[in-house]
Amino acid sequence: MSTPREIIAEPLTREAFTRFGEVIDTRGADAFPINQGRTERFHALAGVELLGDDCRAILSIFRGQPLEPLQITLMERHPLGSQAFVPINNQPFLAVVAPPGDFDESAIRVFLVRGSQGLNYRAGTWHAPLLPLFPDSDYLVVDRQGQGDNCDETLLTIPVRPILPTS
Ligand SMILES: NC(=O)N[C@@H](O)C(=O)O
Ligand code: NI
Repeated sequence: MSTPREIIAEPLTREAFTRFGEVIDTRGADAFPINQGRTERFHALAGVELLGDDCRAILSIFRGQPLEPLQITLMERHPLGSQAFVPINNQPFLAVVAPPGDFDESAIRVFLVRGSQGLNYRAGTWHAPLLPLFPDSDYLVVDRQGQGDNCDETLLTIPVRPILPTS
């Protein structure tokens, strides 16, 4: 197998992630008061995409384990719907992504998603399956259930080794 390509994880920001989807984070988001002022609504941080017929949005919980060794050899995309991951027990994870469309291995980027952040992969965004950094990491997942093939996979010609920032 080829020598892995090391990619340093970037902080997840709305600006940096915009080609791949949306960031679900109260930081930097507008809110308005509801429930007689007892609640702040951080409204519409992301949208659920559902393409094709006979489908619905579903909510699941993924309990993930770290990939060891941390080396990416496969990526996937969901052409018929978005897929959101929101930490339930504040556990960070990695988002290894490439833009929608024909898979461009050279365009792979790695983001470090803090435990206080979630994300929503746009329909068609290439990503590695869930990559928690700690055992028994739970995530609320919002994605599509329905007809049609909603998971394309591709193997990398050169494995990617995400590098966590030192600071
Ligand atoms: N297979 C599945 O439901 N999960 C993947 O899509 C993933 O991105 O983790
Ligand atoms: Ni997925």
